[in-house]
Amino acid sequence: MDAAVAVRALTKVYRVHERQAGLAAALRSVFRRTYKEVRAVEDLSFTIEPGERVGFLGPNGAGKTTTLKILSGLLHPTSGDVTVSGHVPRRREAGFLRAITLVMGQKQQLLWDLPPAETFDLNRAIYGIPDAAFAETLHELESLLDIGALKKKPTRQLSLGERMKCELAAALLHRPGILFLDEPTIGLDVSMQLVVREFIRKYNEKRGATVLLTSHYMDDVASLCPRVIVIDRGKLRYDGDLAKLVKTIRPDKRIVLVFAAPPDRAALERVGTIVELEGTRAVLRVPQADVREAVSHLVASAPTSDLTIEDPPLEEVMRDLFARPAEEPAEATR
Ligand SMILES: Nc1ncnc2c1ncn2[C@@H]1O[C@H](COP(=O)(O)OP(=O)(O)OP(=O)(O)O)[C@@H](O)[C@H]1O
Repeated sequence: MDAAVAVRALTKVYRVHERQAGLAAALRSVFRRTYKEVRAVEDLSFTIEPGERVGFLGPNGAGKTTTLKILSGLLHPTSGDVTVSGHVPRRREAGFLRAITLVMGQKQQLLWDLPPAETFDLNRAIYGIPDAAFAETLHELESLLDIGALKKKPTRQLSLGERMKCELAAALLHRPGILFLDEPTIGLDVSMQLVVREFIRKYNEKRGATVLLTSHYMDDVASLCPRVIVIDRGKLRYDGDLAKLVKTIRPDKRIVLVFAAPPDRAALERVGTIVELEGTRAVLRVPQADVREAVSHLVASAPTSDLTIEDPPLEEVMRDLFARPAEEPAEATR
């Protein structure tokens, strides 16, 4: 079977007109423009198999959106080979367009002054979706996303979360097998983030769809993506198991405790590094190998009403990874 996404030695260079300050420079630039090159993606290679859910991570300006736009056929690569479901995206063939969808949290496809239902109808016409299939998919998306009542209101009257749910429905009516999701939960409150996240998981499980997702909310990635591809300044930093990355970069765990009475700070410091201590609640950082011993020590030393062991927050893992020199790979790069 074809890989869902295959990227080989992808490079994208933007050519940007350099503006200089001052009137004289502005006049000069009318006659002789100067350009500079921005290497947004450089020699990037990865493969994604059908049905995978992959997180695409990197700091601002790393090249994530550029890569997703190339995968969707909106931008042409400067060099390298890209295939998506066996198609070359830049050709924008009908079979390719039916196979994919691109959802950008910062952009919208819904028509602003009309209800989402009108955009749904428009998409039915664009993709030539037969009536019965359209009715069935719409019914399914409406119940999964709970948008039955919303779709008749003008889009401009919808809240951000409501609009995002309708954006997703519009993007999935043609039942694409490959989803490129660029910040699909941006700006949503926590409960709406959860709704969208769960929806993506269900769609993936039900349809066996492939998902490549960028998000600044690390909880989205941690809960949805067993695998992550991490890029920095256009180059691959890590490709592999998320759990392995966390373990390599931050080989410690957090023990979250609620004591029956406020604990003694010095006693806690003897067990691990205090990350947080407020009233009866404490969070300690402990090397992975010492967790068992630390827990038995803590439980024996004072009565506790709750105890959980967590991985360090993914935000911290990423911060630590990017603080390393770029030449130092975090292994597991496939
Ligand atoms: N149309 C463009 N013309 C020139 N430079 C661009 C263009 N689009 C993006 N860039 C530059 O390319 C680099 C990568 O941008 P890109 O939007 O792909 O990053 P990103 O990883 O999606 O960032 P973010 O997390 O901030 O959305 C940045 O340096 C950006 O300034």
